[in-house]
Amino acid sequence: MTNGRVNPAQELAHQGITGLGNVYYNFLEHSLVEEAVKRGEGRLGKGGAFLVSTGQFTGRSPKDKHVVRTPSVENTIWWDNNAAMPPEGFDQLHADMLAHMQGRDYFVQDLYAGADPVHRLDVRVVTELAWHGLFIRHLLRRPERTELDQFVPEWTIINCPSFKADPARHGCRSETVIAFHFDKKLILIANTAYAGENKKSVFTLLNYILPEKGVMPMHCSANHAIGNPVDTAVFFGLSGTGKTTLSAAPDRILIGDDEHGWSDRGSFNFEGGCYAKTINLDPEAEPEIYATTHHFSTVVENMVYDPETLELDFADDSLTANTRCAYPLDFISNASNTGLGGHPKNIIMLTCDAFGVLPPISRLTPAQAMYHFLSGFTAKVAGTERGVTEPQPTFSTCFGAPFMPRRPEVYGKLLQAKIAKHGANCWLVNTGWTGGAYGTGKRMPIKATRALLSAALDGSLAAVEFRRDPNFGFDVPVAVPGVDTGLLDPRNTWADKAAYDAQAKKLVEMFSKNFEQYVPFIDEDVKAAAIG
Ligand SMILES: Nc1ncnc2c1ncn2[C@@H]1O[C@H](COP(=O)(O)OP(=O)(O)O)[C@@H](O)[C@H]1O
Ligand SMILES: C=C(OP(=O)(O)O)C(=O)O
Ligand SMILES: [Mn+2]
Repeated sequence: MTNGRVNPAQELAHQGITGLGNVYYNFLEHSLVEEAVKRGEGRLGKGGAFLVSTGQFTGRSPKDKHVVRTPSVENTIWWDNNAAMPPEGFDQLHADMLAHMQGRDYFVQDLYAGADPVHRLDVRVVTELAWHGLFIRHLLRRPERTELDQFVPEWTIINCPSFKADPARHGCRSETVIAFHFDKKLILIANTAYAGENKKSVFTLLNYILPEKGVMPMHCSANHAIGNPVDTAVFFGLSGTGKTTLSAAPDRILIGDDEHGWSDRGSFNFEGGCYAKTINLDPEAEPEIYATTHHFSTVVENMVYDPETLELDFADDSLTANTRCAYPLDFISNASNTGLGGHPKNIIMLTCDAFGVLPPISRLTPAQAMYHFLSGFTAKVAGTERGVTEPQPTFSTCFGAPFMPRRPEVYGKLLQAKIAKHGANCWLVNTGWTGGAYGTGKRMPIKATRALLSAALDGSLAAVEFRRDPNFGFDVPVAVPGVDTGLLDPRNTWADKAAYDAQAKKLVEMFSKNFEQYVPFIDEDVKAAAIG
């Protein structure tokens, strides 16, 4: 049986998917919520938010992500970073999943990935869980109802949490799998209900497709000045570094919180919604995001709540520290309704330095920006990946290694050319620790980070005095109006200066060792910007 709106010529049967139970095509939010509640997938919270827990998997499973090794991608995939799957394994997985799906109900959402019509991808997401349909509908871009009559899905994702893969039979690592087949334009996801896999799969896809079109895909949030999209800023950062929090600045227009492209036409959001962390969410520091947790149809994932009063406990991390809410951009009052921005005028690279060594803000030359982009130094924060329970220093190239199917220098060269062409200002911002490393120091106050970013974006920061950092070679402001001067030089924030110097030296060595892998691929000026 078929429900909902779809072009009959595009029903699943035409993709070889038959024998299912009910199929719900392009249901609107209220119907998806109704189905999800009816099926007992979760329950309604205050304001009609949909409260759900994802079971065993509450973060991504990066080690279970596979790319099918076919001749067409043999020379373009970065195999050291992407686990291969043999084509036969994928075909078996596909057949076994379809057999498993027989007689079960599915939800189909036909959506756009990419706010720029020239570069967008038409994606069909087939989910076993009604709330996954709701999640991805919030996160991607929703076609007009009439556009659905012409919608032709180019890529298809099938997400089946109740299916367990068999490593011997399917050529994967565990029962959990996220498998990409670039020739078949098909992604199969099994044995995980963490909703983030859906959106990050689309991101991975675009990271593969767009560089060939000269478009730089970026793991970044973006915002622009009110009334002036030409004044666009992007904020690169691995999970937990502050992309979502810092892009939702009350004095700017939010373009998007996680994934954007930079083409000859400017910047554009890949998505149409946000996926914010809710752990310790402070209604005063982040009022707009807080409000979405009490809004009809927002997906509230893995938060603990009082079963009687439905009061959410923002401090409770007993299910995971990676508690989340997912909502469409129009739940945020100062969000862009086009998803489009100009050529980034300011590029912020967010790092969550668990060593407490990097300054809260530093100005980078284009060569230094390239050095830090390829290095991608930060910390993995608790919860977003399986097995990470406290901040874990890492070099995640392009500030998003788990999502990069191509070699880092492909992205590096694209970004370098665009920075040079458009003369973007580049900054490195530490949202991690100050006053000592994780364990002794504390997390950088959001207020200070916001004030420094405002000064960078409104141009006032460029006018202050800078010092050259002896360890890293970049320029650091000496004093900034509205910010505690004591914070600006991290060495001052440590009680034990010798300990700071030792930690800084260690970090410089880590950078230098990590960077060796990029030396054969980079220009002389980036080599000159290398530290250590
Ligand atoms: N100085 C800071 N800047 C940004 N975020 C901070 C800061 N200090 C603490 N945080 C917290 O860190 C988390 C950043 O998460 P988020 O913005 O969702 O990151 P991302 O979108 O990059 O994954 C939020 O929970 C935020 O409240
Ligand atoms: C959704 C995720 O990304 P981010 O934390 O960057 O929002 C994730 O890493 O699973
Ligand atoms: Mn985010």
